[in-house]
Amino acid sequence: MPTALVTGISGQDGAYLAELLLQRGYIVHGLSRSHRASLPHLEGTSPNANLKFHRQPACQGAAWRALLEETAPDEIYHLAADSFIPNGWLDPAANIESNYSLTVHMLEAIRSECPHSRFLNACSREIFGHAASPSANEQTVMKPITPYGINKAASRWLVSSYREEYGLFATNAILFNHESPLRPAKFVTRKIAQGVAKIACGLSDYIELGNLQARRDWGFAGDYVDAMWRMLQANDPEDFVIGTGKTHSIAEFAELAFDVIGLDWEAHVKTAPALRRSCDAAAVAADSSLAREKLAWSAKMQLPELVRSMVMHDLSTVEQSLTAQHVA
Ligand SMILES: C[C@H]1O[C@H](OP(=O)(O)OP(=O)(O)OC[C@H]2O[C@@H](n3cnc4c(=O)[nH]c(N)nc43)[C@H](O)[C@@H]2O)[C@@H](O)[C@@H](O)C1=O
Repeated sequence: MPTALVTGISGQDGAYLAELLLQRGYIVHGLSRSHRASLPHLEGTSPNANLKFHRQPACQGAAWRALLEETAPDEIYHLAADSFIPNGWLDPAANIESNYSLTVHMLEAIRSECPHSRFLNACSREIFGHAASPSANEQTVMKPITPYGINKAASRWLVSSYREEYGLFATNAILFNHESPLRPAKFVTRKIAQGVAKIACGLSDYIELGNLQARRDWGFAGDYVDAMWRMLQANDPEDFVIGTGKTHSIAEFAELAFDVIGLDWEAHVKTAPALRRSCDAAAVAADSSLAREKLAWSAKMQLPELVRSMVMHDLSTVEQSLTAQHVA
């Protein structure tokens, strides 16, 4: 059975990736900073003997080497990150640790313990920052504008330099925004979905947002972890841009979400200057031609379906909690 090691297992992407790998017959070693990691959408199903949780080491080479020696992974998916972009400004030094230094420690440990393992680094569209062109591919010049983007850009170069220097099978998935009902509510898509559900159930009247004109290329997280898996099955290690190729504004997302419950979004959305970012990445769509050509990958779920699935999930959660309160 192939063995995979996944950092950040308890995040959105970790949950979808673990599910995909278990379905494909892998033994999965999932790493998380918390003692008791769990996969929210697998809760309630019978425990899977092929899924093993470990405490994720901090930036310590010896701990990473011991973990790799113990688990002997064929494939390593490095998803762990502090992925909420404003956090990078609150504590830039901690952001270097979680979004860059951890990658250095992992690469060094791989080099010494398992140089034949295949490694994927979850990189981000934030490396393009103020990119001059409306779409970005693997050749687009990086112009990061946030501590998070700068750390992701540095880790991208680090991974590709280890590939060149040491011949590692080391790759970067340059991921555009990807969402799902498992997305934490601090991100705008889930914030809107949860807000819509509360409004539909009479628990709230409006949602407060920042810049409604900001545009993002949003896809479904489940499709993106499939791209990651395909990257590590390829003949050669390469970087790939992963996205849908279309951008939409926050206002358009909100409109789609309110359409699900048949309300006018403009009557229920307020803007708050404090939620606007002074450094907000430009509207850039993914050009995933290389992934289409070499991995036979393209995003399957379209935005209206994604928005609907998120709103319906949150509606059912809010309704269930109201019913539980009523019964109690
Ligand atoms: C690819 C990239 O994707 C994600 O980063 P993000 O794009 O910053 O995601 P977000 O959902 O926080 O913001 C999206 C846009 O929405 C605008 N916006 C308006 N009003 C609110 C608002 O109220 N909250 C938030 N969070 N954003 C708002 C905000 O200004 C921005 O323009 C991470 O996974 C990151 O790790 C990553 O790699």
